[in-house]
Amino acid sequence: MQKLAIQMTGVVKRFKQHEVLKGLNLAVPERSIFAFLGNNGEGKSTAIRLMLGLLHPDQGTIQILGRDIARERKYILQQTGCLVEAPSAYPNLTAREFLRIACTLKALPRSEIDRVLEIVGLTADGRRRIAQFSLGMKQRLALAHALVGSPKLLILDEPGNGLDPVGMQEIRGLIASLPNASNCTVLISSHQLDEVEKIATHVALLKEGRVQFQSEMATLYAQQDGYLTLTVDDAVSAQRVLIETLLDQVFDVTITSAQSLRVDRIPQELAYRVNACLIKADLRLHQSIFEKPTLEQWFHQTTQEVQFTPRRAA
Ligand SMILES: Nc1ncnc2c1ncn2[C@@H]1O[C@H](COP(=O)(O)OP(=O)(O)OP(=O)(O)O)[C@@H](O)[C@H]1O
Repeated sequence: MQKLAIQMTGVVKRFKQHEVLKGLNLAVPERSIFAFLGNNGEGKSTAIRLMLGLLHPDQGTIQILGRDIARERKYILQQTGCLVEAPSAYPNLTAREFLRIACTLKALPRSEIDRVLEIVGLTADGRRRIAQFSLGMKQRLALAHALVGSPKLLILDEPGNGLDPVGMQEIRGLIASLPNASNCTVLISSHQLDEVEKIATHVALLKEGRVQFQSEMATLYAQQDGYLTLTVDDAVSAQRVLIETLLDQVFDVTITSAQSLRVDRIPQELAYRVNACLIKADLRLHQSIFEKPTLEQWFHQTTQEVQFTPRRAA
């Protein structure tokens, strides 16, 4: 059985009368890059604070790296790095002074400061005060802080905050390399779904206090219907033929221009039948592209409870 880096079972968390987590079950496999998603206020940060032992659950159990956070928090925090907010709280410290605190707590030599500063591209700025840093530099420093001690588990809340496109690409590459290079599991909570999609191996969706959906990314894509974009000579005729011929199949067929159509909510295995149907009717088909919804499209469909399942054409 696959080992889990994070296992939350039946976790309930209330703030006075407000029950934020209502029996959360979460299983994060070791060495995964795990996207932890949900709309604002669904409880992602609360769940992360519980994982780090900053809050205590009202019910349920939380195992991190195979150990109980309630009993072995010190061990767990030594093995865990987290980026929860940029280090604006320490404006008068230099970057090196800020990192030295983490090195001291983890009993690591100063060479560790050089190592993590280099990873995030801040070597030349180590002696500058954090107050002089841009937002993106603060974010890089926060990531350097999380990387101190080569943690086995990295928890990142909005790691892309304030990064420019080049910085984003660098940090994305770094995160993607961690499972293989450092045997590290990465949990990312972010609303930048296009970025998350590029590196995540697993995904969970938090809604109304529970994990509504959880799977490998590959399984999520395999389960999704997609859409087909067709380029033809005559879109009106093509639409008529498709609706007449495939009436009992299940398509939404929309004309998008005089020469193009879109067939929505279609399983991949039926895409070839659409192409065959047009060719059989002697209609010229110039291009047929099948695509799956992006993570962002899936997120909107799922959180708005719009079913992305095939529908009968009118
Ligand atoms: N210390 C607290 N006291 C009272 N309510 C809280 C506390 N912390 C969080 N909440 C409430 O819990 C709910 C979930 O908040 P949380 O910050 O965990 O959501 P989130 O999913 O991380 O949101 P976002 O995507 O905006 O960061 C919100 O309604 C919030 O107001």
